Amino acid sequence: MGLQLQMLGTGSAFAKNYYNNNALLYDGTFTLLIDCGVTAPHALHRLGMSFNDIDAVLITHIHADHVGGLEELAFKTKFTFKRKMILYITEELAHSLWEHTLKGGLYQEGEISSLDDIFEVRFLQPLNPQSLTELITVELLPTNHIPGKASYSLYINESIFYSSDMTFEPSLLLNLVQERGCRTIFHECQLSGPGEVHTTLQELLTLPEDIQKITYLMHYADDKDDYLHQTGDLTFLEQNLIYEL
Ligand SMILES: Nc1ccn([C@@H]2O[C@@H]3COP(=O)(O)O[C@H]3[C@H]2O)c(=O)n1
Ligand SMILES: [Zn+2]
Ligand SMILES: [Zn+2]
Repeated sequence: MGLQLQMLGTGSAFAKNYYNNNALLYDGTFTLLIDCGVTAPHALHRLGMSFNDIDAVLITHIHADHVGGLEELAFKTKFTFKRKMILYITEELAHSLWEHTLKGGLYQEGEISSLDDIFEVRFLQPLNPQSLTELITVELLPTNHIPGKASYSLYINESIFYSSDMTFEPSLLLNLVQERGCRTIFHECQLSGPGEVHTTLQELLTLPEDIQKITYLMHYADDKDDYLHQTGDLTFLEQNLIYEL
């Protein structure tokens, strides 16, 4: 069996009809959660799952729709399930995640004073493909999102690009497809308005037809259905469906 992808949600940060853009990547025996936003606990619950069904979590960047569910994950894994989940993250993000995001809620004298008290932390180095399991290799690609804020897209198994939140970077996409064998792209997409910190649908529609045909749109707003016939050769990714990769 190959890998499977199931989105817990495909919504933008402020979408209300879709859960946060978080994914489950299955390799048959191992389940990786890619980002864990505010809505992740509820989205998992709706699928009949809990954090105990997940082996590891990987964080692309620090915004609430990508890390806001980690406090619940931490408390549940530590005090209910009494286990440590693997956390894949860069050193830079790990520092910020603890100091600026989680410490306020999780700190407990004698119990929790660092990420290591919650997680089995495994650092990922950008631009260095690393095997997470026998079947999953991930390379973190630094991509631009917010000025001064680290954000990493994923290149999975030298064939699948999974964008973090990012501004449009056509040269990266062309390079991955033409030089590195990329055959599927999962890309965040802002449907209307100027991109600024995201990639717009209008920008993605400038990609060559062959790249559009392998590109799936995610991280979209509640008015997605208004755009069903305006996406050229691009396809909307749907939350909950299981995609064979
Ligand atoms: N300069 C910024 C910064 C943030 N934002 C909005 O805040 C959201 C945070 O999560 P996100 O998914 O990165 O999307 C961001 C923008 O909607 C924005 O619109 N402009
Ligand atoms: Zn986001
Ligand atoms: Zn973001």
